[in-house]
This record gives sequence, C-alpha cells and structure tokens, in this order.
Amino acid sequence: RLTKDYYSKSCPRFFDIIRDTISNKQITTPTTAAATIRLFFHDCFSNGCDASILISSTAFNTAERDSSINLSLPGDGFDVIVRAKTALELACPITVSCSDIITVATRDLLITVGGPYYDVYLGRRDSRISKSSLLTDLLPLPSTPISRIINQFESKGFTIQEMVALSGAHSIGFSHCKEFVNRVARNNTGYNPRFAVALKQACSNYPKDPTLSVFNDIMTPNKFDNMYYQNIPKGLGLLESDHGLYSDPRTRSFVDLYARDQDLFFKDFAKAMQKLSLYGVKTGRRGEIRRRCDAIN
Ligand code: HEM
Ligand SMILES: [Ca+2]
Repeated sequence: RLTKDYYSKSCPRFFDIIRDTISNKQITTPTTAAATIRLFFHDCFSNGCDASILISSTAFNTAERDSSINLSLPGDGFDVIVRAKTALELACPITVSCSDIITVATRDLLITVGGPYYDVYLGRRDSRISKSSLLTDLLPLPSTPISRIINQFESKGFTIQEMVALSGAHSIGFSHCKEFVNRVARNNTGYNPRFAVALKQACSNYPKDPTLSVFNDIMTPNKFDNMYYQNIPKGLGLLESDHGLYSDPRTRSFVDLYARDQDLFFKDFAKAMQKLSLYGVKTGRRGEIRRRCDAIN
C-alpha cells in the first residue's frame, strides 16, 4: 500500500526539501547522520516505523524517548527531523508524516557518509501513542546475549544475516563509555590488548564526565564502509554485542563475508534498511499526519 511517488502530487518538493534540510544540517553538524540512523532504528524496532520516538513526554505520559535506552539518542537526530517538518509544513501543510520524514532523512544522510542508496516507499502514518512502558525488551543492549539479539530480530521477521548486516551501522558514530566500560574492566574480553588500554585511558574520567565517548569504528569513524567487520576479528569491536558476532558460530561467517566484500555488505545493508523501514508501518485510520512531530494532534 505504500508507494514511491506518494507525495508527487500533494507535495512535489518533498524530496528536495528533505535533501536541502539534511545537507545543511550534516555540513554544520557531522554527527547528524549517525544520530538519525540510530533514531530510525529505535523508532522502527519499537512497535514499527511510526515516529513514536519523536513524541515528548507530558505530565500524564512518559513517552518512548524518555525510556532509559533512548536517553542517549542525540538531539541532532530529533532536530533535523523537526527542521524538515517545519519546512514541509510551509510548503504543504498537514500532508507529510513524520515517519516518512525520518525514513527519507535516514536514507539521504546515509548517502552523505558514503553509504548505499535504496528506494523508499511512502505513505506511513504517525502513531497516536508513545509509551516508555511498551518498550521493555524490544531493543538490544550491548550486554544482551547474541542468542537473545537473534530472537529480537527474528521475532520481527529479520534473519540472522540481516541482523549482522544492520549491525554494520556501527561503521559510523560513537558510544558513551557507560556502554562498554564494564567490558574493558574484565579479563578475556576478546579486546585487542592495546585497544583495551586505549579505551581505559579514554574513559578514565568516567563517570565524573558521563559525556566521554569513543568512535564505534576507530579506523574509519566517519565513513560508512565495511571496516566495522574488519575490526571485529582483530579485537577492535567496541561493544560486547559487536564482538559477540564473532564468538557465535551462527553470525561469525557473515562477519567474515562482509569483511571481505564491501559491495555485498552495501547490497545487503540497503535491502535490510528498506525492509526495516517497512516494519510495522501504520496506514489509513491506524495513524495520523501530525502537525508537529513531537506531539500527537
Ligand atoms: C544489534 C544490536 C545493537 C546494539 C546492542 C546496539 C547498541 C548501541 C549502543 C549502546 C550505542 C551507543 C549509544 C551511545 O552511547 O550514545 C549504539 C550506537 C549506534 N547504533 Fe546501535 N546497536 C545495535 C544495532 C544497531 C542497528 C541495527 C543500527 C541501525 C541500523 C544501529 C545504529 C547505531 C548508530 C548509527 C549508532 C551511533 C549513534 C551516534 O553516533 O549518535 N545500531 N548502538
Ligand atoms: Ca567506518
């Protein structure tokens, strides 16, 4: 029911407006791409791509964005969507859904950091609820065992290989020390010993300074490529869940595959992102076109 040309009549400049907004934002704030891709993942993985992640809490409701797992989502991801929505409301009022904006902004930002293109299907409607309490166990943590992560993806229709491909998003962006300091402190973690020392140093002032963070991919941190997979066998995977992909026989061969073949990784990542963008979408009366992305109409 979603179509590629959904806004061609009702908002002909839809794609141009989003592209202008994301380019300006990414040039001034290069962390925007990673921020938005993670925002998209967290929105889609919790009950479908319906922009429920953008809703602000009220006195009566604690929204998804205020659940502990989402507190580290960077403001720049939210900001770029709000900017695009503002521009789109001027051009075509109450026409474009916030969930379609997240989807297209994510695709376009991925390209600005060197990632692959994929077509997006449009016509999503936005959720009318966003509850922190509905998120329990839907999103993976770095400490979640790989078996459980596999289950979380399979229960949403994603194969093990698609899960490994999507994890390649950690080719860009960063993680706060809190997400991996426990692993650094342990023995036999699989870390390259020199990398472990460097991480200890980088996080030495933690938790006095909770903003301390490290690139997910220390080799090419700002470039979307297959370096993430090349790092893992060398003990340079940052999160326990990254390294875990090499410890489990079900995922290990895909890490090796994508480490050898960037074209295949790009092809599979693009396909999996398109599939993720269609997960649990709401159409018709099941959703609405929000006037503002941070509040239900
Ligand atoms: C497979 C299980 C996954 C786990 C356990 C996981 C966990 C995490 C954690 C803990 C961070 C650091 C957040 C912070 O400290 O600010 C992070 C960052 C990130 N994640 Fe994941 N993630 C997973 C899968 C994914 C997927 C499937 C995507 C997208 C398709 C994704 C995209 C990102 C991006 C782009 C960042 C960097 C964010 C930034 O720089 O602002 N992750 N992830
Ligand atoms: Ca990279």
